[in-house]
Amino acid sequence: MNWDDETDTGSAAERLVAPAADGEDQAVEAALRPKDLSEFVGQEKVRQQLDLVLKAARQRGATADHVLLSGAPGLGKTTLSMIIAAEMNAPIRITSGPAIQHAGDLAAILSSLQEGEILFLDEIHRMSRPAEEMLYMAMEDFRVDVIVGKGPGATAIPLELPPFTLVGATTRAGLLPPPLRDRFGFTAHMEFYEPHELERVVRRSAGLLDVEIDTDGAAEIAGRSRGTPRIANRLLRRVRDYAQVRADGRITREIAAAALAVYEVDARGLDRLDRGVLEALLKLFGGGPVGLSTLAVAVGEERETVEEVAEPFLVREGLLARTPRGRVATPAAWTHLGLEPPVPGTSGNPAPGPGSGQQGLFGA
Ligand SMILES: Nc1ncnc2c1ncn2[C@@H]1O[C@H](COP(=O)(O)OP(=O)(O)OP(=O)(O)O)[C@@H](O)[C@H]1O
Ligand SMILES: [Mg+2]
Repeated sequence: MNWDDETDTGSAAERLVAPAADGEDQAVEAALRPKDLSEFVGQEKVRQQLDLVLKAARQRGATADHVLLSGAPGLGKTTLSMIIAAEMNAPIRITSGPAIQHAGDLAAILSSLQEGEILFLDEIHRMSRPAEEMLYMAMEDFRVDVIVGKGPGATAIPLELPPFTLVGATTRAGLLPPPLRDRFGFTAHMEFYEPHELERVVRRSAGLLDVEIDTDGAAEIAGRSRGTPRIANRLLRRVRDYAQVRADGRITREIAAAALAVYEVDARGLDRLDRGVLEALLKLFGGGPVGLSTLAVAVGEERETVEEVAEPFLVREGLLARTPRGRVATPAAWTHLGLEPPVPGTSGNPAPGPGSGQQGLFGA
């Protein structure tokens, strides 16, 4: 699934429910990051598996196997990489795929690693090809060939590396070439979080931010956080503002709901854009099917914004389906917007009717 693009589209960049980190997130996230595995909320499977991998390595006095962390933005990949370093009591070096454009960049980093160091390579799917190939050998044999000179006179000088642990992170595991994927000893697939898990994230963060919050208040924020801890923490900060300015600073369910109403994040985590798309689909097109282009024009957004920013979450929530005939609302969409679904065979959900020959209707 293409999670990256959910963040790349112009007008949607400043959404409160965007999964990618904004400037404020980056400033506060370090303070909210769990420091060890026991503080890391949820992801039970991944936590158990990782715990075993790391404990076993520690018992053997060896460096841990290479770890690949895959999952949507804001689910805790960077956080886990730091936890791995902390659990291994090892230093961590942080870089990213886009920062390594030449194999030489990678060689410089690799050759300066200490024994046992954790190399965190974020957005590993965006590394250049030559660097990737150098990485294969480094991961497998702890060796790189440094090419000296150019053309026919060029020679490869082998360079031994100290054993290290590569922790790669990607939002797009499917884009990794199989030889690279195969060189990781352990792959952690991060899932979206359950509401009760996000509730714990919110309560924990509130504690760190010194904000008073009750269980219902935390649940209210959790339910609107789209399965993503980063969004939960961001909504918490906006609710805190509201509680401070409009109330006595304490967060209850009522305060959380009122605050997020101001920011137009509804009970299920849909924002103005998401609701706009759903509303157009239901009210103008009787629930569909309608083509993407037509829907985008009706909402007044770019096609890409509807397709890449709004739809992935609506599909994930089971509110909208992409079919070969166009976009279709599910019964849950009608319920969510408080509308009556049309009874099949009556008006409101016409079988191909007037205008069905338009290209947009089939341009799914
Ligand atoms: N399991 C968790 N428990 C508590 N807090 C978490 C958890 N996972 C993530 N967070 C919080 O969510 C925020 C975002 O997490 P993180 O930066 O690790 O996400 P990411 O997967 O690296 O995102 P990206 O793909 O954008 O780099 C962090 O500030 C962290 O505090
Ligand atoms: Mg990250």
